Amino acid sequence: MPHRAAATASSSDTAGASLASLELDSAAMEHYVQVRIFKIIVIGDSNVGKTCLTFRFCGGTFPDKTEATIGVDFKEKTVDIEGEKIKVQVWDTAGQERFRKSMVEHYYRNVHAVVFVYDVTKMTSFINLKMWIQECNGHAVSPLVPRVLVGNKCDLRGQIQVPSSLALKFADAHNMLLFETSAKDPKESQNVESIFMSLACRLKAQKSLLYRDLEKQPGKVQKLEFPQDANSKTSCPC
Ligand SMILES: Nc1nc2c(ncn2[C@@H]2O[C@H](COP(=O)(O)OP(=O)(O)OP(=O)(O)O)[C@@H](O)[C@H]2O)c(=O)[nH]1
Ligand SMILES: [Mg+2]
Repeated sequence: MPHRAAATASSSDTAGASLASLELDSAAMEHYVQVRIFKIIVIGDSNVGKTCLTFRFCGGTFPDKTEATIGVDFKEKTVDIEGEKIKVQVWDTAGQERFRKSMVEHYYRNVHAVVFVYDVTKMTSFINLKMWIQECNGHAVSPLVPRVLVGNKCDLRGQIQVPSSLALKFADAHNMLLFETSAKDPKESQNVESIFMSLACRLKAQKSLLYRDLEKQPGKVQKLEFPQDANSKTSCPC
């Protein structure tokens, strides 16, 4: 602890100076201990609840009022996975074409995971998922980048248009996990948490494997990028 070292540095000037430098070094090390950042993008039609889901995960609440996202909103949450602190950086994207077109390249650059969202009370938002997946594939996002499907607004029970069976079939066909949930219903908050945590767990596991692969080929460390070049498929350890 740097503060404790500084408090005992009174016996001589030299000792004081070296302890002060130790304190500085420790502080610098503490500052530079790397926290891994996982970039997760949230994609889907306008009004499906991307901003509300992001809010629920990062802030723990449902926003009273939202406006259409322009470009992108960033939110971060630091999570603990098996003792490692990981920063989950959520990119809440705009669903409206006019608010997103200049940003699309940025959304997909170095993305680690993708959350596709539809509104369970709006069939068109489910049908449009094909288009969102095409856009994602069109930006050279590796098939190894984990993707999940989220049906939001499940609290609106009487208005459901997209049956779970249909969504499940679609999710299976695209190799995605399906979460049906509600950003609004506080009882669902654990489920919203699971969406992002399941991705973070998978990413952590993937990266651990990558490190192991790299140890076997030390010369290639600099050239590989995560996760586009990862060559091992893994499952969530949680
Ligand atoms: N009933 C209900 N309403 C929700 C839920 N999630 C979001 N909404 C409402 O749906 C509307 C749109 O939510 P947003 O989160 O702003 O939608 P968005 O997908 O971010 O829209 P864009 O930013 O335009 O792409 C708002 O009126 C929210 O209050 C939910 O789980 N249940
Ligand atoms: Mg939004």
